[in-house]
Amino acid sequence: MRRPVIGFVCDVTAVAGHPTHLVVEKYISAVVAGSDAQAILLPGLISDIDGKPLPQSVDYTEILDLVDGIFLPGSPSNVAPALYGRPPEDQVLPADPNRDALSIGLIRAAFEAGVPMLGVCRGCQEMNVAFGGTLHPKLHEVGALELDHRYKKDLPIPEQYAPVHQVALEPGGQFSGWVGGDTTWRVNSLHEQGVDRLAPGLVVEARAPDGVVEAFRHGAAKTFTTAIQWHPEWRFGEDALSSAIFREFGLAARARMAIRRAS
Ligand SMILES: N[C@@H](CCC(=O)NCCCC(=O)O)C(=O)O
Repeated sequence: MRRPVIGFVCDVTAVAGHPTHLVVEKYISAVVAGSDAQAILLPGLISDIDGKPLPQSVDYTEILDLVDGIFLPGSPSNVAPALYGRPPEDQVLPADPNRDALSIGLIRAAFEAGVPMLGVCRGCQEMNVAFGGTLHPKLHEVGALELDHRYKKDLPIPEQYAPVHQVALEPGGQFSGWVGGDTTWRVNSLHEQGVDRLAPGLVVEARAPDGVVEAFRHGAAKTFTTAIQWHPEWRFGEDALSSAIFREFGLAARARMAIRRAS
């Protein structure tokens, strides 16, 4: 049986001095197994020899014609502040202009075309920015927030991705519905930036105890258009909400596949 094809937005980062397109494996394996899908990688914009993005026009339709869904993974890099109306000095390094140049336009085009989308961590932040929202460049410097959302770099990786705080799931929301009506969940947290102003049209699905938006969907989307600030891909099969997120994304992609193959 054919599986839907999910296009993964790549980071562009230096490996042994060369600009390299990459996606961390855990995202691919969660989508392949949890959404029952085939994965293809979508390069960010290509660079010149010094790693600067070359000016190019991107034909988003050409990309969207190849896929049944778009996945925007997490990354250590940060969205350029200019994309959400802040000065260049607010850039927290590392940056990834090649990824920004693909992802922001691709999110808007996928929304218009009704292509399912799932964003995680940086992908969540990109989706908020692409729809017109803003980010806190440094959440830990926002005075009123009681949580430190950053990860502890010195811990072994499994401990970095262990649940560390609760989120409140919106009563009556999709996430709550996927877990039998529960309205609290425990999640991991590995981010320095986060949603400041939520973009118009986005509907909150989960919030941290300090009020930070932890998950949303687009209320006017034709299909699954959802983003999560925590990392549901990490051992997704051990967590009912994470499993549901990948299952529902896969179902939406399968529905798109039926339309795409029929046309
Ligand atoms: N840089 C942003 C985004 C954080 C993020 O996506 N982290 C993922 C790290 C590695 C991974 O698990 O893929 C921020 O700090 O807010």
